[in-house]
Order: sequence, then C-alpha cells, then structure tokens
Amino acid sequence: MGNPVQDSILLTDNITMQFGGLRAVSDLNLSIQPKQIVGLIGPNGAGKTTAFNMITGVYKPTSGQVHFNGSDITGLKPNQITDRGIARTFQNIRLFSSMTVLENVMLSKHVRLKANPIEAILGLPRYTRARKRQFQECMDLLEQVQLADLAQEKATALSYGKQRRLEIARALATQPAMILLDEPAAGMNPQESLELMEFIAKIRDQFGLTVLMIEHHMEVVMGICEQIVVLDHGETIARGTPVEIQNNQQVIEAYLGAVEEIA
Ligand SMILES: Nc1ncnc2c1ncn2[C@@H]1O[C@H](COP(=O)(O)OP(=O)(O)OP(=O)(O)O)[C@@H](O)[C@H]1O
Repeated sequence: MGNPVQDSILLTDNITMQFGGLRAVSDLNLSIQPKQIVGLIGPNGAGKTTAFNMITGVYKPTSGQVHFNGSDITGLKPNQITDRGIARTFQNIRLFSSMTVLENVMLSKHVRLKANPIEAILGLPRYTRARKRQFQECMDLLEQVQLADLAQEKATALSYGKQRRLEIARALATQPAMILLDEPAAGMNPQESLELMEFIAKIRDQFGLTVLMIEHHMEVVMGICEQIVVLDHGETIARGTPVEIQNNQQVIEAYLGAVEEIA
C-alpha cells in the first residue's frame, strides 16, 4: 500500500474550523491525486468556502493538518501557500477593473518576480530583462487561454465568461500545481458553462494541474469532476464518482432539505 501523504498532491487530515459555537467544517478528509478534477459540493452554508480558506491559509484550522506535495502547510500564510503552488479564484470576480487584461495578469505574475526593489527603481538591466521575460510569459499565457487578442482591452470590457477565464489566467500566472476554483460557473448561462467546462479540462491537460472546485451548477460538476465530496452543515456526507453521488439518498435529502428551508 502507498503512503497517502506521498501519493496525494493534497491531503487534509481531519481539518475542522470552529467559529465560536459554530462548527463550520468538521473533520474534513480530502485525498486528491495529481491531475484529478475534484468537486466540493453541498447546500448553502455547508462549509465549502471555509474549507478553501483553510487550505489556502486564510484560516488556520482549529484542528487537523493540510499536506501539500508531501509537506505540512498547515498555518502557513496565503502568500506562502501560493509560493508552494496552490492558486485560487473567488466566488465574486476580483479583477482590477481599471487595468487591461494584460496588466491584470502581469500583476499576478509580479508575485513570482522576486525583484530587488533597488534594481526595480533604478531600472537596472537584470530587472529590465526579468520584466521583458515576464511580459512574454504573460502574453504566452493569454495565448493559451485564448485571450491574447484582448490583451489591451480593459478587464471590464470583457464578457462575463471571459472575465472568469481571465481570473483563472491570473491564478495560472503564479505557476500553480493545483488550482482551487470557487464557483467558477456562477452567473453563467448554459452555453458559457459548457465552454467553461471545456476550458477547465483543457487547462488541466495543458498545465498538468490538479483542480478542486466548488460549484452549484450540477451539470458542470457532474460533467467534469472525477470525484465529488459532499458537505452538509460542515459534515462530509458522501464521496464518490458523479454517478454514485447522483444516486446517494443522503445527498438527495440534504439538497431537498435545503430547498425546504428556503421555501
Ligand atoms: N468568518 C466567519 N465567522 C463566523 N462564521 C462564519 C465565518 N465564515 C463562515 N461562517 C459560517 O460558516 C458556515 C459555512 O460557511 P461557508 O461560507 O463556508 O459555506 P459555503 O458552503 O461556502 O456556502 P455558500 O454555498 O453559500 O457559499 C456558515 O454558517 C457561515 O455563516
């Protein structure tokens, strides 16, 4: 038998997040293999974003550990976790609206450019060379996500679907091994959702990425996720393939319960 810490690119070992009297996530165990696309689903308030926040260092788990690429990353700061190779996008699009498409990606790439500030201020050759290389890498990235022809457009001039794609491109600019997508299809029409699915599958293959995604659009989750983990009130109620999850009685009841709570 293999060692689960070494075989998985991401492994969460009983991570729990307690906010005062509320256990937002309880003993979550994830074991994700390299290049897998995994869905994290569940009704509103189930604890999905809190799980992302624990993995990406926004919150330190109340208990439990997060292992990435074989090392314990629990309690590291978000920028340290980005440096280790985990990138994320957010539920609400977070682009710099006054900047161009290229500038948005360049800014994200800058995180990776470990320039000496003195070299940067004086515009020394080493810094200028690094900036040129950075520009070329960002243009190549925009080419790969089919946004290169829009590089000089304002980010806000893009259609909603393309803004989502730009957000993912910004995350890719940090050269991650794994990407966490928080509701990438939110607000999309069926055609845009379909294009997004194809796009996620494509970047997984192209960049050798591992993907963990929160998504409410079931056609997207069932269409591209190889494994699905279901949370409800912070508890893991099911895990399995799309077919297994679709037929899981507890999952069906959790979603029906959520509809009844709203009604
Ligand atoms: N910083 C916080 N302080 C206190 N409670 C919080 C905090 N963050 C989240 N919660 C609570 O934890 C629970 C889980 O929230 P979370 O946002 O993780 O759910 P979710 O599954 O992502 O929901 P949604 O699908 O609506 O985005 C909710 O009851 C929420 O109100």
